[in-house]
Amino acid sequence: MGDRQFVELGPLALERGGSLPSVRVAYETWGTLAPDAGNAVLVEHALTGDSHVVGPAGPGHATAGWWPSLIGPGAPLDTDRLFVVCANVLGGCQGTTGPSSAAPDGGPWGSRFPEVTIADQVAVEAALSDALGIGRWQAVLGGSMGGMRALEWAVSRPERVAGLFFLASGAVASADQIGTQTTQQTAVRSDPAWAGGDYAPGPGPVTGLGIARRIAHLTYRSGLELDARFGTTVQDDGRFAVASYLDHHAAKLAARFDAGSYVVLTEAMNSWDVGRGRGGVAAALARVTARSVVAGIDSDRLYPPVQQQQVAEGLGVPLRLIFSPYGHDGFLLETAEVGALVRELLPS
Ligand SMILES: N[C@@H](CCO)C(=O)O
Repeated sequence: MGDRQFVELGPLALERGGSLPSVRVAYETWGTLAPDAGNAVLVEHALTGDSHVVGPAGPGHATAGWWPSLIGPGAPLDTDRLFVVCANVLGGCQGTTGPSSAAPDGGPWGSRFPEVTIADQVAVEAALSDALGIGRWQAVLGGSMGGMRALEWAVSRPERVAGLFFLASGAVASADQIGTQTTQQTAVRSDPAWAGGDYAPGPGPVTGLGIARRIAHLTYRSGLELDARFGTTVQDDGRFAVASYLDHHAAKLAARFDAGSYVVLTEAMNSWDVGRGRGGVAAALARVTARSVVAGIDSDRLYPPVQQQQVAEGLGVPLRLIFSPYGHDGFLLETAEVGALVRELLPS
C-alpha cells in the first residue's frame, strides 16, 4: 500500500476546447477496498504536492508525505476501515500526463500542452474512479488547489460525493491570487532557459522557477511569523536570513518540479470559478448534497477565511477556523487540528 500505480484512461475532451489523445494517471492507495466499494475516500493534493500523502521520501517520491499521520490504522483516515486514494493531478509532473509527458510524436508536450481547468482535472479523477470501481466517495478532501478539486467534485457530481472536506481554498480565484500567480508565471517565462516552453530535458528554467517559488512562498507564510522568525537578521554570508530561507525553498522546488507543470497548474488555478456555466457561485454551491466540513487558517493571506466563509454559507455549514501563525502553510503544518476536523467528517 502507498506504492505508486498507473492507469491509462484514454482520450479526454477539455473544457476550454481541444483534447488530449490519452491520459495516464499515477496514484497511490492505502487500506482495502470493500467488496461494495463503499469505503473509499479521495485525497486531493495541492499545487506542488503529489500522491504521496504519507510515507517517507524515496524512489519515486521526491518528498516525504505532505499530510503526515493523516492516513493509517486508527488515524483520521483510518485504513482499518477506509480505502484511501490520492492521484497525481492532470498537468502535473509526478506520473500523470502533463507538459513533460511524451506527446504522440514521442517528444515532450512542452508548449503544445493544452490549457486544462480544475473541471478537466476532476473529469480525469472521475474516470480513475470508474476504473477502480468506485461509484461514490465517502469523502473527497483537499486543501488549497486540492480544495478546488474537492469542491468541483461535490458540485459537478453530487451523487458521487457523500462527504466534502474543503480547506484553505476558495470557490473562485481572486484578483490577488491571479496577480501573484501570473507574476510567478512571468518569472518562469522570463528565464531564457524556458525557450517558449520547449526547453530541453534537463534542469530547465530553474532560475525563473526559483523566483516564482520565492514569491509564492512569501504568500504561503504570514508576515508576523516571518518577522518573528527572521526579523532583520543578516547571516555570516551577508544574506538576510529571510532571503537565505527563500533561496533554500527556491532551490528545493526547482530541483523537484517541472516548470511547464508549474505554469499549467497555476493557470488552472487562475481560471478556477466553480460558478462558471452554473449561474454563479451560489447556484453552484446549492447543487452540493455532501455533508461538509469547511475550514480555513486565520492567518492565511493567500486564501483568507472570507473565501471559505463564502463556501460555508453557500453550503449552510459553519466555518471552522484553525488558529495558526503559519499562514496558508498551516493547512499542511497543523495536522492535529486538520485531523480532528477530518474525524468529525468521518467518525468511526
Ligand atoms: N506548499 C504548498 C502550498 C500551495 O498550496 C505547495 O507547494 O503546494
